Amino acid sequence: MLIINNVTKHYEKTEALKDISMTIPGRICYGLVGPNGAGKSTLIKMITSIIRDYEGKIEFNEQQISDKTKQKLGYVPQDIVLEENITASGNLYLFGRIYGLNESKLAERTKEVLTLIGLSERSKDKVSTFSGGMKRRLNIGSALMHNPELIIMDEPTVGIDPQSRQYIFQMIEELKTAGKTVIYASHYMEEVERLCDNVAFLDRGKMVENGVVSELLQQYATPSIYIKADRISTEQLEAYGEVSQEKNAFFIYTEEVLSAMENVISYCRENDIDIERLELVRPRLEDVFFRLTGSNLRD
Ligand SMILES: Nc1ncnc2c1ncn2[C@@H]1O[C@H](COP(=O)(O)OP(=O)(O)OP(=O)(O)O)[C@@H](O)[C@H]1O
Repeated sequence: MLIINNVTKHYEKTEALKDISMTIPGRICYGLVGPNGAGKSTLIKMITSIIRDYEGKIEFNEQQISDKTKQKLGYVPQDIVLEENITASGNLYLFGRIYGLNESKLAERTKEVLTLIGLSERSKDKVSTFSGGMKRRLNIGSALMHNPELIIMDEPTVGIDPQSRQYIFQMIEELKTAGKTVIYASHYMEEVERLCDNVAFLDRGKMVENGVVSELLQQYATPSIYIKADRISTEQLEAYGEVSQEKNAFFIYTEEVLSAMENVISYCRENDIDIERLELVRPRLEDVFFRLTGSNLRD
């Protein structure tokens, strides 16, 4: 378990994080979400002891974060850090040595990690011949060589192909099944919704909200009905919920989506209105963030 307690960090005059507290239980994927400059990377660098001067306390498994706890953490930085002119295996060996693995352990872990990241068949190829997605996977693999308990990934899917993205998702599922904890910082709300059990929303250095994803969805996001029809207006739909218009379609927000849907269908039938499209819209994490901050993540 990772406990972050009243953490504050200044870069000279910039307050990058203000009084952040959160508890990250073991064996889950924990999302760290926020717009540019929210403080995600700063927090990750504090957890990984890259940044050491801050106020507050961070503990991993009841031990203050230090060089000793560092061995139990794997950090995948936002920027890819690999040696381009050596092979995939060579890179894994290199990182394994940095973590102090002996020769037999190096060979064993390299084989396991190559399988996990789906690069066994390219193990003898130089990294310079790899696609961006393959480099990302190898970058993650190099943080796993010492078999850490907690893996921290900072925006691991930026600029990669869909196949590599799927591999990374699958890898995270496998890490969780193996009892590991993953902290996943991302701008991509749909990824966090799919992968993470819990999430913390950061905005301008402050904790906006944190909790279990499904509970936050229930608490903050209202389900809605999407309707596209001929000759229909906001005024006609307002009897069924809060209405917002998007081009020539409407969203009706209501807790009673099913009965509202029935009523809308009856109304349209009675008034000879042709419905082109009508569907239930599941609440999204994006909506929760909007509700809490009044802005979209990608503004
Ligand atoms: N080394 C630094 N010196 C001065 N200010 C910094 C430094 N690193 C970050 N900051 C500032 O601290 C704040 C938080 O930055 P941080 O990189 O942690 O945010 P982030 O959420 O990771 O953003 P991004 O998604 O863009 O990486 C920002 O205002 C940023 O400009």
